Order: sequence, then C-alpha cells, then structure tokens
Amino acid sequence: MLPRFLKPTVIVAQQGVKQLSTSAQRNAKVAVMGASGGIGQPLSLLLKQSPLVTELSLYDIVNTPGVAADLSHIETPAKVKGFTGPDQLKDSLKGAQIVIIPAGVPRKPGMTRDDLFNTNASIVRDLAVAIAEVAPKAFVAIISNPVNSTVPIASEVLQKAGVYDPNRVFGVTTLDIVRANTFVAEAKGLDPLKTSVPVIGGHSGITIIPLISQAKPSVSFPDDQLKALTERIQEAGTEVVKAKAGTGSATLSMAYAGARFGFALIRALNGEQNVIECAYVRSNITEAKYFSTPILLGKNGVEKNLGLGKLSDYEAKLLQAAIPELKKNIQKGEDFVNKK
Ligand SMILES: NC(=O)c1ccc[n+]([C@@H]2O[C@H](COP(=O)([O-])OP(=O)(O)OC[C@H]3O[C@@H](n4cnc5c(N)ncnc54)[C@H](O)[C@@H]3O)[C@@H](O)[C@H]2O)c1
Ligand SMILES: O=C(O)C[C@H](O)C(=O)O
Repeated sequence: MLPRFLKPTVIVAQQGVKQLSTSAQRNAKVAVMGASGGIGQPLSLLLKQSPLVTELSLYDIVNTPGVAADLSHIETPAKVKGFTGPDQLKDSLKGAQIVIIPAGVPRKPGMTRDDLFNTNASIVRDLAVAIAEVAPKAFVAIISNPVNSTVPIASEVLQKAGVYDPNRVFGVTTLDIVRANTFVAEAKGLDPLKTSVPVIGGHSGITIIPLISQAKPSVSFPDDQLKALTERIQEAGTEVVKAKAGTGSATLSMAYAGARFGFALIRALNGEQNVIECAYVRSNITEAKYFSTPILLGKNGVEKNLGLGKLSDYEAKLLQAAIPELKKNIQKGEDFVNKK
C-alpha cells in the first residue's frame, strides 16, 4: 500500500504528467526556505518527486546551488532553482503560491523549543518581511520552532505590511498527527495508513493535545495506557532529539509530514474537495488566538475551521492545561514584532 500522502500524487500521475504540466490550473510553484537543512533537503526531494509540483524554488543562506543541481537531475517535471543569501531572497519568492519554512536552528538534548526563540524568531520575521513584499498571497506553512510563537511572528509582520490574510498562514503540526497515527496503530495492531487521530492545540509539550477519543477507527485504552500514549505523542520530538544525541531533531519524519501538508495545500489550490488537515492557525475556537484544529482547506486557504469536536473529560483537562502556555507563547511572538 502507498504512503497516504503519495496517494493524490499517484492519482494525478495516472492522469498523465504531460497533461498536468501543461494545465494552467495545476501549476504549483513551491518555495522552500531553509532548503539546505536537515528537513529542507528531504522535504525538497519529496516535493520534487511529485508531479503536483511544477516549480521548486530552494532558498537558504548556504549550499543551495548544490542541492538544486542535485535535485534538478530527477526525472520529474518540476523545475528546480537554487537561491543563496539575503541578496537572492526576494527572487526566490517570486510567483510562489506556497512557501514552506523549515529555516532555523534545531534543539539539542536538554533544550525546549522555546529555547530556540532567540535565533529563530528573527529568521522567521525576516522571511515574512520578504513574503509580505514579494508573495503576499502565498500560502505560508511554518515549520521553524517554536511554532507556537513563529506563526504569530509571521502573522504580525504580514499584518504590519497590510497584507495579512489569516486564512493563508499555517503552523505545520502534521508531524504530531503522523506520530499519533503511528503510535495508536502500533498499540492496537491497526494499519497506520487507515488510522486517523486528530491532534489539536499547539506544537510543544503540554500544548500538544491528541484526541484519541476521536480516532478512526474508534479505539479505547485503560486510563494508564491512555496517559502513557498521550505523553509519548506530546514528547515524541524530545524522544528523537535524545536519540540523535546532539546532532539535531526530527528531519526525515518532518520532511514526510511537511510534504504531506504541502501536498494538501496544493490539492486544495487545485480545487480538490474535502481536503482536511490539522494546522495551527488564527482561531477563535478557544481563548488562544492561534490554535490547531482540523481545517477544511480550499482555494483560499482555510475554508472552514472544523473545531474541537467532542472531547473526553481527559482531553478537556489537557486543553485547560494547554491554554495558558499557548497564550504565553503567542504573546511572546507578538511582542517580538511589536515591542521594538
Ligand atoms: N514543526 C515541526 O513539527 C518541526 C519538526 C522538526 C523540526 N522543526 C524545526 O525546524 C527547524 C529546522 O530544523 P532542521 O533540522 O532542518 O535544522 P538544520 O539546522 O538542519 O537546517 C536549518 C536550515 O536553515 C538554514 N537557515 C538558517 N538561517 C536561515 C535564514 N535566515 N534563511 C534561510 N535559511 C536559513 C540553515 O542554513 C540550514 O540549512 C528547527 O527550528 C526545528 O526545531 C519543526
Ligand atoms: O522536537 C523538536 O525540537 C523538533 C520538532 O518540533 C518535533 O516535534 O520533532
């Protein structure tokens, strides 16, 4: 069976790559910012292998000529171009419909995602300034941590530039869903490709709220197992950081998750119906100004926020615990842009 995110690619491929690449409706230019990094390279590879992508723009402060030359030899239609350093930043964004941002430093053991704020906040801010000028209508998918704060940072920058559309800015939390699907399927002996577990809230520790009560197919666990599984999903990033022992955090699973989310955005742009992914977006579902829930995606980005659904008592408590932390992270991001 094919990986779930490859399915639409394959369906489209069956319609014929030639037809795809000549159809105006199906042109998708994707820019990857931070394309030479641990996530950026495999993410760009996954994007390049898909006929859903017709142009791939790779931006980083180092090494993009090599990454672009390498990827450009792959026998798929996407045209690949590399851009290096601030002088080429704006050119890298020209005409991009989707901008995916994995630029920034990763955690080392003992660090929280918030410890990355000092370095990554300004990286995301500067990229958002360029997006506001060159690609204000692009869908912006932010991977750089701390996502709980970098999404408000990008949003504030776009707002200040007068081009903010809350329906087009997404924090990528897809890896939390990918992990929840994998761990729940493992625990119950299910096919992970047919297991779907929504994860809401934010993307750090207690702000990650798996909704196992809403899993499809329906599953149930004794309380102690449910707690252990929930905590494993919340701390799965740290599990990888520890295992990588100082060499970084999740890159390959994140590239998979980033590609899955990117393909969902392209499918929505192409007019496909019923494209749903969880994402961290501007939200009035809870007291937190940004919050991840399942989102129906459409040609203009967020078409409908599908909300929380019915929470179990346990999940309602997780939500209660997450909100103060999320609000603090959001405020920190907004203050970074506004209090200068
Ligand atoms: N959202 C998630 O679920 C998730 C998952 C994993 C990692 N992350 C985050 O993704 C980020 C990247 O992780 P990584 O493992 O790829 O790190 P990495 O260090 O391997 O790669 C980061 C890349 O960003 C580039 N970069 C630095 N400053 C830049 C700038 N101003 N403009 C463009 N590019 C710039 C670097 O040159 C490097 O190539 C980290 O912040 C990490 O915490 C998020
Ligand atoms: O844990 C990290 O620092 C990276 C990422 O946010 C993850 O969830 O793997």
